[in-house]
Amino acid sequence: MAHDMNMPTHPVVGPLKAETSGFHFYYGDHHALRNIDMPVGDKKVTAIIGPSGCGKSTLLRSFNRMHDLYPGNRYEGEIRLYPDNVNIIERGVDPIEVRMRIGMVFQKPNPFPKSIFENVAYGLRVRGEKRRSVIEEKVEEALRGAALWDEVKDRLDSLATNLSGGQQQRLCIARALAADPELLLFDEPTSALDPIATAGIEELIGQIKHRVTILIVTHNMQQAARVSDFTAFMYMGELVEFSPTEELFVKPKKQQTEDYITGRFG
Ligand SMILES: Nc1ncnc2c1ncn2[C@@H]1O[C@H](COP(=O)(O)OP(=O)(O)OP(=O)(O)O)[C@@H](O)[C@H]1O
Repeated sequence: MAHDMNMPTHPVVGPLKAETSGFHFYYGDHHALRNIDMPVGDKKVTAIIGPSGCGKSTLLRSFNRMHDLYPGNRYEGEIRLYPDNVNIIERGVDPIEVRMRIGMVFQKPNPFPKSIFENVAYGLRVRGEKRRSVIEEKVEEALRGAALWDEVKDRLDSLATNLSGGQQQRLCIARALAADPELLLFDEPTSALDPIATAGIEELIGQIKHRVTILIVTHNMQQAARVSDFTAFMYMGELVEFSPTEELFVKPKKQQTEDYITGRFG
């Protein structure tokens, strides 16, 4: 069968949504990421784990060109996004356009000091949507998608910052979903939440992965084991091991991975 060159597949993850190759990152003179080759499976959850300072957040933030905001930062190599096969860190690529395709959810929920409705409508307005009926429909869809609709449908006009931490984080996920991202980045999304709210977010990740590709940084190995299909283990700026999650936790290939997951360091 003819193979569509724009939709490459990878021997371990299958169809690819994105892929880094020969990727390096520098904070000025500090060489924070070294030669990262990492596949991101389409509509899969990929977890990035590793000890503090190994470069997890730096790698995640490279995917939406967040480092562009600071002078002296430098990318090298490729982060390809498919199916259009564009290297999103190339000079000619507009970071604003990248951020419209790739959403991000941060460690601390960061709703805007506006109403619940306006928080979710924001992404649609940025895209130029003006029709009230379309905005209303999409806001409801995104809130349902983030498992928040039933809790907030009667108070869409109240201030988002009055919601609980877990609700705020689900609102931030709804805000990201409303913009129809192809890839959603989660940077330790539950580290500011209690166990019940954490379980809610993990369940939500399981639900939305059928429509959006997810990349998640977590310092919580159990969380990586629960939510992800594939896991990348990083150490000192390098990608040490990438495997299907169960394999990485049950039968790691590298000694360093085994030492980390058994709690011998980190
Ligand atoms: N703005 C910055 N300027 C210079 N160095 C930085 C900057 N941000 C991070 N670093 C360094 O880059 C390396 C990787 O940091 P990064 O935050 O990506 O690690 P991490 O694995 O996400 O850690 P943690 O789990 O503690 O959040 C570290 O050595 C860190 O000190």
